[in-house]
Amino acid sequence: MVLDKVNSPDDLKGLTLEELQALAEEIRSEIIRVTAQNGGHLASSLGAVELVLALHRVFQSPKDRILFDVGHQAYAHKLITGRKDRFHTLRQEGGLSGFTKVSESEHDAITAGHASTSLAHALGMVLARDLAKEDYHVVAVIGDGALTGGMALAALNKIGELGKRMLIILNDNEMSISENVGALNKYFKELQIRKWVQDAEKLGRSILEHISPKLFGLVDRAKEAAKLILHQENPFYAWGIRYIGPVDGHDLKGLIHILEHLKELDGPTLLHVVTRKGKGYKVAEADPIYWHGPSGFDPLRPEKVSKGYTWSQAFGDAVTELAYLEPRLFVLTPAMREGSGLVRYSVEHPDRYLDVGICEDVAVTTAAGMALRGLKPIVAIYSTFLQRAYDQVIHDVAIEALPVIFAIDRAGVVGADGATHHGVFDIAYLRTIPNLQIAAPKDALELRAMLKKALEIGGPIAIRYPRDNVERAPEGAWPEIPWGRWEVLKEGTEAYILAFGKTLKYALEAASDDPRIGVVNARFLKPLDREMLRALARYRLLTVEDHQRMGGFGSAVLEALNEMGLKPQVKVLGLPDRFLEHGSIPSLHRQAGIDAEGIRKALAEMGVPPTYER
Ligand SMILES: CC(=O)c1sc(CCOP(=O)(O)OP(=O)(O)O)c(C)[n+]1Cc1cnc(C)nc1N
Ligand SMILES: [Mg+2]
Repeated sequence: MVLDKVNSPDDLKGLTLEELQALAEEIRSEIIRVTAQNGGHLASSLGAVELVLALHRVFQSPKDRILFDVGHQAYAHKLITGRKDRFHTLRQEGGLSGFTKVSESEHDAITAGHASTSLAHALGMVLARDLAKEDYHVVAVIGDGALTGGMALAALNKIGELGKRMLIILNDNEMSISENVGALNKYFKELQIRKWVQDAEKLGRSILEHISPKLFGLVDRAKEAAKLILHQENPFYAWGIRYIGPVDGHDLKGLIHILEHLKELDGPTLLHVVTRKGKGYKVAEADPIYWHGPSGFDPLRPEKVSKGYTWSQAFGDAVTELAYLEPRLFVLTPAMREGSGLVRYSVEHPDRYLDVGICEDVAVTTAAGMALRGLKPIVAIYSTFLQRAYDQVIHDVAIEALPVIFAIDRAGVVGADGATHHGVFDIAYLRTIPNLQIAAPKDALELRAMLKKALEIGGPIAIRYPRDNVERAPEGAWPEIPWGRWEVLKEGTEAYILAFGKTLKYALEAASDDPRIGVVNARFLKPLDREMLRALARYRLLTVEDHQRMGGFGSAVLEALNEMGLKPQVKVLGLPDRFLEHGSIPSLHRQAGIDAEGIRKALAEMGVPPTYER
């Protein structure tokens, strides 16, 4: 196997083109094999294999810095940068991260996971390089989806103005997770179609065979002039960035050729590379949406597996039905249609659905604009990605207490995607915002009740629910919910566990049939149910949450008790003050001590040991 000979990117330099092509196929097989076992970002990584090999052939990592935006398409990069022997541990506890990670390898230029960060990172690196008068290349690989993010577009603006030497590779497969959106995306399609651009490209490249880099600049300038004359308003030119492309992102020879020349050029250059998401694996090419992130499959007979009915689907079903009852309802997603359970909704209510692209800030403020003009927008968004729109929640929604609902999915630990994706800060970052209410339903029925009530009462409301399966609620069921009131699920004589969302299951398991332990569904996190809290203050209280301990629900309970002048014994269980890595959700919960075992242990420490220890 050629891969046996590759232990670092330097080993690519000595390979023939045929060996590189064989290596690409070996890498594809390895990516399929391991993703089939562990799950992961299959289609994105398959589509980037030739690009990764060409980059590492032409540039000298780690001296040259190669950045991967989102970092989910970098499995080939991991395999050829000394991690092939650990690749089978991908996304597993203690194993390789599913994204690039600075602490994992000197070849990983950035720690990624959230989109659109690579260009600002690259800008910072070239400024540092030039200030230190060092000499190395900075190359940022960014997908067409990630380029819809405001951070990326704003960084382009600055990059073009400063004119520092860097190479941007636009990896255009016309896909985000769903089909990509936006005017730039339409324009890229046009560019790809405009045959004459490719013919000109072929002509340009055939000349490249013989000319020196200097002349390449001439050809490049001639092309630029031609485009300007033909009024080819290429936005990158407006941004002051040299645009080259589109070129075939699976043509190893062509890629190596053009990268060899581009690395000689000064100033910022963007190479537009066209790739096929899922390349080399028929099912993934045919359906890059499902095979963007499969959770595991039989590599020989790849079939879609159902993950069971999820909270995301429960949300999608509820809003799809609600939209028939409330004509002002409008749902927005920042490029997460499938992940947020909105496929059905987008089909049944296309005129009241909007995918803004990977720009959570735009999603929130667009919703604010809608609310100001009489609509009732719901922003469907992962907890971790809502972090990108914190100011927009405060500045554009909460100050005027606009009727925007935040349906916060993946609230809590999410598992194999790890630290960049756990949704474990939202209670802390939201509960300090005046006018904003926060709720957490215990099941799909309560989710429906909360959504319907939230639409009726208006005002900014966040409803958070975990990455998990949930029992389906009956269609058309809209139970009443006493807004702001907690629910006693089990009476106790000595202690009460205050829990919500996922930890409610653990609390009920820990309390089991012990008459001393009560359990409360603390489903309203802001405002808290102070009346019930006051009534429970004569018991020992244990709060438990799938969220950072600091600043979360437990902190809110302590603050409320303090304000009410009540001093019961209180213990707060939550996630520790460190980033939880990737791993299985139950294992991460066990490590954090918020599962049933951890609750029993905490109760014992509070003087209420399990009965068998009496
Ligand atoms: C992994 C993950 O969370 C991905 S991968 C992805 C699509 C990226 O499309 P791109 O065209 O850049 O790459 P491609 O897959 O090669 O086509 C999204 C939206 N997400 C979720 C997401 C949402 N929002 C933000 C800020 N970051 C991320 N990572
Ligand atoms: Mg893409």
